[in-house]
Amino acid sequence: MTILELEDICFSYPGQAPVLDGASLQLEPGQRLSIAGPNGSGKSTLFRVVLGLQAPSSGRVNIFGKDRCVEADFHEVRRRIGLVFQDPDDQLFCPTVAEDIAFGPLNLGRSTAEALAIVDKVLSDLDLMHLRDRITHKLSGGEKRLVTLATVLAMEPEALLLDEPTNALDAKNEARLLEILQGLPQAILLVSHAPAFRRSLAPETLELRRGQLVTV
Ligand SMILES: Nc1ncnc2c1ncn2[C@@H]1O[C@H](COP(=O)(O)OP(=O)(O)OP(=O)(O)O)[C@@H](O)[C@H]1O
Repeated sequence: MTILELEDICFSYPGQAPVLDGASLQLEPGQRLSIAGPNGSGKSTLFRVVLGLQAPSSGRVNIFGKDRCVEADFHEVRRRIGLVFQDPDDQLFCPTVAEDIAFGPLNLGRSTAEALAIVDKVLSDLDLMHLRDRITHKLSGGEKRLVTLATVLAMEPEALLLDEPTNALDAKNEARLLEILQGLPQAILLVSHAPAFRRSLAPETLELRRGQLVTV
C-alpha cells in the first residue's frame, strides 16, 4: 500500500501568494525520497500539510490508502508517521532525555516498564546511551538533534519525515546519522539543503519550484 500520495496540493498562508500550487508526490513503503528547494519555497509547509497541521485549499491527501480531510483523519497519521522537526527545541520538552523518549510510548498507552525498555533500546540502537539521564536543554545542538530522532523512533513510526536533519551536526555525526538512517526499514521523506547527504540517503530528489514538485 502506498504510504503517502499528495495530488495537486494548493496552499496559501492568509494574505500571501500560494506556497504550494499544484504539488504532487508519492511515497511507497521503504522508499527514500528527498525534497530540495530554496529557503521559503514551502518544504516545511508541505510536511505540515502531510500531518494535517495546515489544511490545503485544494488537492488530495491520501495516507495509508485513505483520503485525509478533517482533523480526526490525521490522528492516526501522526501516530504512524514520525516528524523530526527542523528545530529540536520544538520537539524536546521534558527535563531529561529518558523522559523525552518515554513520553511518546507512554502517550500511546505503554506501561512505564515498557516505555523504559523502549528508551534503552532506542538509545542503544543509536549509540546514545551516555545521554540517557542528561538534562535535555543542556545538550549541544547536535546531541539534541540525535535525541530528537530517538524520540521519534521510540514511537515505532512506519514512515519518517525529516526536516533538515543534518543541521547542527558535525561531519562525524552527519556520517553517523546517515548510517543510522540507511539502516532503518521505514520510508523516509527528507528535506535537506545538503546535496551530498541527500544523494547518499535518497536516490530520488524532487525540487519544490514555484509551488510544484518537479523531478531534478
Ligand atoms: N505560519 C506562517 N504564517 C505565514 N507565513 C508563513 C508561515 N510559515 C511559513 N510562512 C511563509 O511561507 C513560505 C514557505 O515557508 P516554509 O517554512 O514552508 O519554507 P521552507 O522551504 O521550509 O524554508 P526553509 O528552507 O527556509 O526552511 C515562506 O515565505 C514563509 O515566510
